[in-house]
Amino acid sequence: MRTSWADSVENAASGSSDNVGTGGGLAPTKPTYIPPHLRNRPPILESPAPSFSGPPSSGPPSGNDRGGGYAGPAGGSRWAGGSKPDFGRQGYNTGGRGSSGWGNRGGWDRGRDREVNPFGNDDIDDDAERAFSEQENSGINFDAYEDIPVETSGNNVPPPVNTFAEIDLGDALNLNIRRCKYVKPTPVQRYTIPISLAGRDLMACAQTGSGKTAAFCFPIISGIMTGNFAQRPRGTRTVYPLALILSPTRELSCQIHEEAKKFAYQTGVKVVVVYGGAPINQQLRELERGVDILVATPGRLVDMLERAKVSLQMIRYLALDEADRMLDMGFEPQIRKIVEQMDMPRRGERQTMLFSATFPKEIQRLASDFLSNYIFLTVGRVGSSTDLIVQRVEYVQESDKRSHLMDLLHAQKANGVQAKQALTLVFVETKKGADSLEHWLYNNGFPATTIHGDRTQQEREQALRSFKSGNTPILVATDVAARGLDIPHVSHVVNFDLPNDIDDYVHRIGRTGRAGKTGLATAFFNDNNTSLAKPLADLMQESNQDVPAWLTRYASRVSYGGGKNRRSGGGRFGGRDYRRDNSFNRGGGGTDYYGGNSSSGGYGNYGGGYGPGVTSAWD
Ligand SMILES: Nc1ncnc2c1ncn2[C@@H]1O[C@H](COP(=O)(O)OP(=O)(O)OP(=O)(O)O)[C@@H](O)[C@H]1O
Repeated sequence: MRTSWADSVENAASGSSDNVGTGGGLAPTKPTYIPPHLRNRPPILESPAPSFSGPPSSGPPSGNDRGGGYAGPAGGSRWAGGSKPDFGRQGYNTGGRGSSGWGNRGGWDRGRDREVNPFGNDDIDDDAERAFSEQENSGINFDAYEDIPVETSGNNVPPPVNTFAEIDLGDALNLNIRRCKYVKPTPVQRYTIPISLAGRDLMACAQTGSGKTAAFCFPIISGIMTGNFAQRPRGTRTVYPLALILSPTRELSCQIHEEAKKFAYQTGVKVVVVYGGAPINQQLRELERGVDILVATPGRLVDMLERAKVSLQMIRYLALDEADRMLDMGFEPQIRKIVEQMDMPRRGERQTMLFSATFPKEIQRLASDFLSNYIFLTVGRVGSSTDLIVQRVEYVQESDKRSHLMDLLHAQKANGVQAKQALTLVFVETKKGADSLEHWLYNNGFPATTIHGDRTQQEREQALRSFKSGNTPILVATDVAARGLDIPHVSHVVNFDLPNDIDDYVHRIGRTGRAGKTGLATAFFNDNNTSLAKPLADLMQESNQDVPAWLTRYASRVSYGGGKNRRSGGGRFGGRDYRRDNSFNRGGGGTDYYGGNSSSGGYGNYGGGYGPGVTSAWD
């Protein structure tokens, strides 16, 4: 069934001429506009749409975080750790099942430290969080992943598990898994955890929102709990973490840190985060109190390495989250410096795990420099990252975008019941564009905030908190928010400006439809996006979406080999082990499938120029 506005044009015009609109005979003309949510479809929003604090005519709402309406504390306090005493804890010295104990993790008098209970903090977001979780009825719908196809390649791939109980992760970690209310492992966890516990290197490609963070955290924490590591040097101000987790943005690093702290609670494993834009001295002080797992953004880590505040010589585990992003040209030099040019043990002497929802072949090629005899894992059918997400694409001229967005927001509001929990994430191309759209939304009665690279870290964190709490239920963002952020209750992602790269589109829409939930993604397409027409139409088709006929026409007519769509023709969820390409000399890579549904033919060829496409919005 066709649902988009542009499709209704197509229907109206069917049988007549293609010569409508301004798109060189492709773009539709505009009929009476019916907002998508009011069309003949059952409501697909899982949470109700937002109710705003005042009608558009009643003047600016108080929810805008720049307007003083947001009463939360300065961002950062949450992530710096609180001081609430935890009377129920057993204390650090009892954590962990390994015999190595704290004495083996030099430099930190853990007896002096109090571990804040990450499951019961009194952070200001608690009320909002509680309000949200009370709305949850039955927890997470992992049945949505039941039939997910999985493919592995590499030598001697360990078999997957079906339950957490089948793996010996240790009592303390198992207790935390229960505290997190994880009843069973997600598909990526079922495969990844045994592979990692077997000490194998891994390149894992799994759909957005499918639990990759836990997939790399559990084996690392468990490994540190049980491992016998050489004594770390004492009496020096340099710290020697055992594990390093790198991610491309500050917010994602903070999020991983928060998650890892929960998993590591009372295990005796200490997790610390360092990232740019926040005072380095505070982070150094935190490091000096001891660190086993260091979560970091590359820039801040390089700074600390150069100042000899951190040494990587004891690293046993290296995880790169959003690994394809970390190895594209924006980050690759820093990553190479960290991994290859400092004092980190070489591949084969450490365990390396790379994770993403997208893995272009040329990035796989680069990544293989860091890996030794690795297993490649793809979880999910091609395009399946988006099965849980209803995707719509609307033809919208540049000049109509704002009013079109307004229509969507009004329709969402009209359909909402207890709307506060429905959050809308709007992606735009530029930082300036983000500010300007936020301002316009604010003036039109929609509480919005922004996140982009020109805002201070404090503002970024505050914006995120304000959005998460529902205080400002619209977040206007650049690509800095495209990857990894796990924000519950994002029910609508709007690509106000489409990205140039289909993989970026996959990550952006993946901010909704997470952990088995459903979501909605709407894209505004016009003649500026012609290079995306083919990969977008292919992606939508592969994930069983309604592809507007006009988009199919664009896709068939537009030559998209050039332009900025660097992975043209290959935009898909996931990827295929590049070692299996005919053109690649396998060197013993071999194949070894578990329940493999190879979905052949669907995989894209990511070859071709990996030209400049890095937006300045990133860290
Ligand atoms: N086994 C599990 N049971 C229930 N919930 C889980 C489980 N594993 C992870 N989750 C939840 O699923 C959500 C998504 O997880 P996560 O953020 O790790 O996804 P991701 O695969 O890293 O996504 P992205 O590709 O966008 O970075 C989180 O809220 C997490 O707490």
